[in-house]
Amino acid sequence: MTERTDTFDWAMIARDLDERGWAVLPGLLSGDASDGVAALYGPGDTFRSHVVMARHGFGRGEYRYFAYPLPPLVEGLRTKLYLHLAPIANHWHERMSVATRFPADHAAFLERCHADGQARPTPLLLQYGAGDYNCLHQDLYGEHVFPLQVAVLLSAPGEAFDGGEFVLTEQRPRMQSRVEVVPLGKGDGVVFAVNSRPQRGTRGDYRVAMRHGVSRVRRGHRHTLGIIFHDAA
Ligand SMILES: O=C(O)CCC(=O)C(=O)O
Ligand SMILES: [Fe+2]
Repeated sequence: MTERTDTFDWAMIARDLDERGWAVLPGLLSGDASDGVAALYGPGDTFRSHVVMARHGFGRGEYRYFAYPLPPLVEGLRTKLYLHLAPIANHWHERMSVATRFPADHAAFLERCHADGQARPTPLLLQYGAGDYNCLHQDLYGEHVFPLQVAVLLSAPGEAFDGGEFVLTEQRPRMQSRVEVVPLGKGDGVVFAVNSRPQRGTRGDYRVAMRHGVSRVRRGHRHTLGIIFHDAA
């Protein structure tokens, strides 16, 4: 088996997401599957575009967006993860008083994106070398936004690379930013808030803005698979 999505404790994941805006999916991909996905990186028809981050002020390193049709493993992960995340996303919207609700299956959500001109695939493969990093950002590509996304670490920390930690910041109203470092091993996924998440306060829920990024890779090479559920304009 190369990927698992149904055997996680989704109730616990939903609790983690509600409490802090992120949750780890341990062993989402096997070691072999992680290597297989990382090996796809390079020029060719698998990808629709190539971004050198320094050229855009995004950091240092590079990434490529997959083209449709997605490789079966990426397509399968995107479809299956969505099934589990859609109810959590709907609950978040309810708590944040956002009217949009998400359909139960991903194909129906993509139809909605595509009908409004958000038709380009957003799953991506990132590649970092020594000295590379990813500035804090949000992956918003148009008006349609699914509020959760997943990143999968494809390289072994401490072996293939040092540094290069996945970090999240949250900005609470009238407060200074708080940072979290997410502990990930090779093949682990992290689910996290794309832009904002509900936070329980003494006078009801309020919205917290989140950003994610990667600290500087000090040695070696690091690959990540990014799974974003909305498509791009
Ligand atoms: O390389 C990483 O861990 C972060 C990748 C990222 O920004 C994303 O998947 O959206
Ligand atoms: Fe990102």
